[in-house]
Amino acid sequence: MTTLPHSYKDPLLTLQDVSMSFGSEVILRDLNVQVLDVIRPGMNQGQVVGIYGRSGIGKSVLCRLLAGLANPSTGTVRVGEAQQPVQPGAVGYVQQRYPLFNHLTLRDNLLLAAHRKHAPAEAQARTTDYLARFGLTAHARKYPAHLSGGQRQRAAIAQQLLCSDHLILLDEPFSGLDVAMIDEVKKIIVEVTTMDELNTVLIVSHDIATTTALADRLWLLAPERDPSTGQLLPGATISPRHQYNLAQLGLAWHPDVEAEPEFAQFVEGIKNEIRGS
Ligand SMILES: Nc1ncnc2c1ncn2[C@@H]1O[C@H](COP(=O)(O)OP(=O)(O)OP(=O)(O)O)[C@@H](O)[C@H]1O
Repeated sequence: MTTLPHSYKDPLLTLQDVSMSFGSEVILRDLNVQVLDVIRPGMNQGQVVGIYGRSGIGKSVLCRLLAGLANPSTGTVRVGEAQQPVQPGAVGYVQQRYPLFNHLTLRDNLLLAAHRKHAPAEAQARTTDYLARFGLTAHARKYPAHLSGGQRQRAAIAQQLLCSDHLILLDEPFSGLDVAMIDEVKKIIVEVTTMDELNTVLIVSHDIATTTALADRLWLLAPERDPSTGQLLPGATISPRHQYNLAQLGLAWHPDVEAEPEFAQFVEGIKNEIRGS
């Protein structure tokens, strides 16, 4: 498929020598990965990173490090244009059950998030703006229990964008959704990444095809062997061969990429890597 014109600017997320152990158990080892601000001529293009790995490999542990909710045993996670060490709240973390406060209306849920980062008048204005951008204005007075799954997902993403700095981490955003809802969530992700070129969405998912179709970059978390002894090293890492640049491979930003044979072939290759890891 065609590689669409693009270039890269400053780093927006950097993991440098990140390792994580619990007691003597190494979970993550020597993670060195980076997301750069991608530039597409004439477009506001944010970044989408798919993060894969088999069950129990350490994806949730990695999410907590990326969100600043835990400190790595070694190394640093730096975020934003200023590349500051991540603090809790800098990365919006949308966990699987779209946590919204049930006793607050949708508008008040968003307002609460906006107040964490903005002065009251600004928080009000941003909340109104985000309700409109996310197609939620008509539902602003409803309580979360009265929203559909898709509306709650939209609300949770809007909420996290209102109080974080452009980085959003979605943990299994497609699990348990029907096909129509999956399309809806895909649409939201595309909207978020074209709202602002600094917006970066990290998607942790077992749904390889759906996530790959949205992403311009993939990271596969897997164990590695010591090159000299062939022995399996403790913990999982994201080796250079498991850092895929879909933009360079010509697989990024094509709306109908899932229908292409090259895409199906690529996804099968990723699945085989996961099976063999
Ligand atoms: N606080 C902790 N203390 C000790 N071990 C932990 C802790 N948190 C996670 N682990 C261990 O880290 C490993 C990775 O767990 P994690 O939940 O990150 O896997 P995962 O890749 O998200 O799995 P899944 O896809 O099944 O959700 C597991 O062996 C788990 O037991």
